Amino acid sequence: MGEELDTENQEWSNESFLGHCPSPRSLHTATCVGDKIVVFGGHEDNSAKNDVYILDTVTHRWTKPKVFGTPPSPRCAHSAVLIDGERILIYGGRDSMAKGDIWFLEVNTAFVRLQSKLLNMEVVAWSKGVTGKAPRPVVICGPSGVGKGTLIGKLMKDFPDSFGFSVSHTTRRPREKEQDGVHYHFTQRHTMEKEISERKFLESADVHGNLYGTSWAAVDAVTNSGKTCILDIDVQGAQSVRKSPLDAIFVFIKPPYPEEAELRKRLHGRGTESEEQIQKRLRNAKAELERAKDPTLFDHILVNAKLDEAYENLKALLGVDSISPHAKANGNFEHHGESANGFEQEARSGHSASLMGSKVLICGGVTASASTIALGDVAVLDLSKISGGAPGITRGLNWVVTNSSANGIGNHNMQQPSVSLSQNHKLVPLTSEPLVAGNLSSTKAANGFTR
Ligand SMILES: Nc1nc2c(ncn2[C@@H]2O[C@H](COP(=O)(O)OP(=O)(O)O)[C@@H](O)[C@H]2O)c(=O)[nH]1
Ligand SMILES: Nc1ncnc2c1ncn2[C@@H]1O[C@H](COP(=O)(O)OP(=O)(O)O)[C@@H](O)[C@H]1O
Repeated sequence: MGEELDTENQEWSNESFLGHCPSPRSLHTATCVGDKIVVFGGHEDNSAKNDVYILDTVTHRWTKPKVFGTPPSPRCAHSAVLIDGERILIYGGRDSMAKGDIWFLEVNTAFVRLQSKLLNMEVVAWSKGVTGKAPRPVVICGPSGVGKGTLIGKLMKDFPDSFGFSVSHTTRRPREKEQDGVHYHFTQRHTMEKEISERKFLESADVHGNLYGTSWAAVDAVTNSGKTCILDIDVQGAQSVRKSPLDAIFVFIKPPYPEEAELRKRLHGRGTESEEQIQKRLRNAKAELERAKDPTLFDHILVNAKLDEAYENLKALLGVDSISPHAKANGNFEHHGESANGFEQEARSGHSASLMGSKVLICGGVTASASTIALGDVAVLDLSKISGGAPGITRGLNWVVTNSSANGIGNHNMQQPSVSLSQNHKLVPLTSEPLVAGNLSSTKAANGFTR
C-alpha cells in the first residue's frame, strides 16, 4: 500500500504498489524523472542508506534497478536535483558527519540507456562529480617484457598520493611475488565470464591465452579517491577504452632495437614464464608493435631503453614534478570543497538545492553534526562546463559564488523543490516553499536549528 497525491485536485488517495518497495525511511530524496520517481538514500534505524529505488507512477511498480559504478557513502538529508532530464545531482547530506561531496546518479544518459537495453532491465549509474582540474586516467600499453610493470611500480612508489593502479582481473595463475587484490584480482574463467555478461567490466580481452579485464569498480576506486588512475592493459583493451567515455591518455611503451631480441632477453631475465610462454608472448609482441602504429590509438610512444631515462620521460609526459617525489601530480583535484577558482564549501546537510539554468543554488543547512551550526549562505555550483560521466567521473564542476550574508538572494524562487517520502511513506513535497526565506543570516535549517 501507499498513498498518492493527485496534484490537480490536491487529494490523497490510497494506492496499491507492486514490486520491491524501499524500506520505511526518512530524510531521503525522491526525484521525478518523467513518469518515474527515483528514491535515493535516507535514514532508517539509526543508520543512513545509499540504495536506489524507482517507482513507476503509471504501473505503480517499484523496482530496485541495477546500479553501475560505485555509489556514494550512505547518507540522509542530502539534496537531489534533476539535470537535463538525464542525471540527478546529489549534494551533501550526512551519516554521522556532514558531507560536501557531489555525485551524479545517471538515470537517462546514453550510457544508462545502452546498458538498460543490453540487460533488458532498469539501470542507473553513479558518477562522482569533481571540481577543479581532474586528472585523466592513463592507459599504459606495450608488449610483454618491455617494462610496463617496472615503470608503473616506480611511479606508484614515488608518488603514492597522486597515482593509483587499476587492479585488473585475470584468469592467469599468480606469479611468485604477486598478491591477489594488489597486482591482479586472480579469478576463474567461468566466474569472470559471468561477471563480463553482467557488464561489470569496462573492457576485457583474451591475452596470451588468458582472460584479462578492467572492472568499473577498479577504475572507480582510484578516480573517486582523486588520484590519477593508471591502467596496464593490452592493445585490444586500449582500443576498447578509446571507444569508451573514459577520456584517458594513451601511452605505448616500446623496446629499443632490436626489439624482439631485447624483449626475449628481458623476459628470460624476469624468469617468470616457461620457454613456451615466452615464445607465445614474443609472437604476440610482433602483432602489438604493429597495431601500435595506428596513429589514432596512442597519444605518446615511449622507448624504454635505459630505465632511468624512460622513467624521467614518463614523468615528464604525465606532468609530474620530478624534484619532489610524494608531491601531488599536476592536475590533481580536490574531491569536494575547493573549486578551481578557489571558492570553498563547507560540508552540509539539511540544505536545499534548486536548479536555475545551468547553475544549482545550494542554501542553508547545517555543518558537521558535532557542532550543528546552521548555515546562512548561498553557494552556487556551475554545471555549464560538465563533461565525462558514467562510467567515470563527471568533470568541470565549479563553485562560483559563496555568499555568507546572501543579501538579495533571500527570496529566490525554488524552481525544482526536492520531494521526499516521509517516515510513514506518504509522498510529500519537502520544500514547496523555499527552505530559506527572508534574511538568510537568520536561517532556519531543515532540522530546526537556528543561528
Ligand atoms: N585488455 C586487458 N589487458 C590487460 C589487463 N590487465 C593486464 N593486461 C595485459 O595483459 C598482458 C599480460 O599481462 P601479464 O600477465 O601481467 O604479463 P606481462 O605483460 O608479461 O607482465 C599485458 O599486455 C597487460 O598489459 C586488463 O585488465 N585488460
Ligand atoms: N629499461 C630496461 N632495461 C633492462 N631491463 C629492463 C628495463 N625495464 C624493465 N626491465 C626488466 O625487464 C623485465 C620485464 O619488465 P616488466 O616490467 O615485468 O615488463 P612488463 O610489465 O611490460 O611485462 C623485468 O625483469 C625488468 O626488471
